[in-house]
Amino acid sequence: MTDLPQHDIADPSLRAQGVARIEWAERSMPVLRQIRERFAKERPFEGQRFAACMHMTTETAVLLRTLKAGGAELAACASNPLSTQDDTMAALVHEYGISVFARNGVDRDAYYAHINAALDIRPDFVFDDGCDLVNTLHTTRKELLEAIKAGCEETTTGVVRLRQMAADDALRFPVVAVNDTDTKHMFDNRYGTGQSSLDAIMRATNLLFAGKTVVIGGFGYCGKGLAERAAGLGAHVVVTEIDPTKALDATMQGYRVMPMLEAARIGDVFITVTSNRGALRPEHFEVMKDGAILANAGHFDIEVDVAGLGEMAVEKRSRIRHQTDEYILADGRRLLLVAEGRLVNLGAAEGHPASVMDMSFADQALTAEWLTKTYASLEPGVVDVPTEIDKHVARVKLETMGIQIDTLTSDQETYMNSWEFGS
Ligand SMILES: NC(=O)c1ccc[n+]([C@@H]2O[C@H](COP(=O)([O-])OP(=O)(O)OC[C@H]3O[C@@H](n4cnc5c(N)ncnc54)[C@H](O)[C@@H]3O)[C@@H](O)[C@H]2O)c1
Ligand SMILES: Nc1ncnc2c1ncn2[C@@H]1O[C@H](CSCC[C@H]([NH3+])C(=O)O)[C@@H](O)[C@H]1O
Repeated sequence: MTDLPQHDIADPSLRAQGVARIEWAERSMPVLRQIRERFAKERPFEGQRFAACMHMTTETAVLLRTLKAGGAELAACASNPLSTQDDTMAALVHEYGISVFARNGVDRDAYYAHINAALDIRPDFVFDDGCDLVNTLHTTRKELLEAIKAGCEETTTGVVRLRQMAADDALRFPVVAVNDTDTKHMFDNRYGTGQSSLDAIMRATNLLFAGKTVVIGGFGYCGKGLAERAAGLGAHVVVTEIDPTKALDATMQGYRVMPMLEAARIGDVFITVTSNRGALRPEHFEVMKDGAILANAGHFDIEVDVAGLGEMAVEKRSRIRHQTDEYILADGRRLLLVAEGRLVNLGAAEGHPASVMDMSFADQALTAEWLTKTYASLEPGVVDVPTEIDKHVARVKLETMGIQIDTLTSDQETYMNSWEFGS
């Protein structure tokens, strides 16, 4: 390709490897492939500029290619410094002509420089995963706000932040909570996080889960998926919560529930998915067993208080295994932190498998199309994905899996819509 798009990537020579990986992911993304074929004909995004801040993985590459096929002019950057796949970036720029600003392992300054570089496209629409791009727009790039028509948010953390912005009357354009669709959080958060986080911990530590005590901080969608998968591997699962209903649910599903301070004494592995800060902090590190493994699959590097752990440690041995750092405490106990306390599944493995991202990103692509038609009628704030999009994605996914379901008979439909019939 002669006219390369604007970019900042690590290594163009990785292009062929990146292409092979993207093609492999595409095989498991039939819903998104169908959407791309239609977009290529209908070109719903012609003349629109998109900035996307997401995990820069093969699955995201398939989404970006879908948006480009629809006519969008695109610039993309990473939503996490550790999740970028450098070979995939080489393919995006050098094979598919997409503007990308992302390198694996950048520091905080480079991370935000990349977000700013993507924003330089002066977007009409934005895609975010965790709200860092939207936050940047509302703080240091306010001059771009007026031109922005709408946005999409991928994850729970981002939706929580956006709702806080909306409550403070700070959010200046409509943002759709893609995370809140059933076809996203019931599958991506649950089965995706459950499988890929344990996969990452195994890759990093070579741990045998059977017989270990695994402590899951937070029993939401991600926590449920993690608990099920860890139990399936033969682990004893302990859950910590702050919500009584979620704690009751975990108890009735057969898990032990207790405060983190108690769990900290017995856990072999800790995984946080609370969307909160300090789920694991010095008072917990203080009582943990020698060799305890700490990982976060929730958001950012503050759910496990990494700074607090660093202050407590007398020595840090970096990368004693794949993406694993060892912190040695004054009494000689060693605590192992995977992926620097950032999202373990994306920092120490490849994130969710493509077949689950197929649904999340089909939701993104169809929501973007819907937004181009409806943005003018939406108020600034957090907006739901239309139910038809959610149901459509579920229906097509089932079809691609060769699974059929029943439909209501007309008699059943009448019954469901009536109130006269009793027992
Ligand atoms: N790793 C990934 O690929 C991935 C995928 C999806 C979501 N996420 C992230 O995972 C996090 C959780 O997402 P979710 O959809 O499960 O959210 P959720 O809201 O369904 O669940 C979070 C749970 O944590 C509990 N909680 C909050 N503070 C707590 C504390 N201090 N101790 C114990 N429990 C606490 C809440 O009561 C809630 O039940 C979010 O940050 C989200 O962005 C990550
Ligand atoms: N393979 C993948 N490719 C792209 N996105 C992914 C992949 N696996 C998981 N995700 C998304 O990552 C999101 C969590 S990101 C959490 C917020 C923040 N960006 C952070 O890095 O801390 C989930 O909602 C998933 O949809």
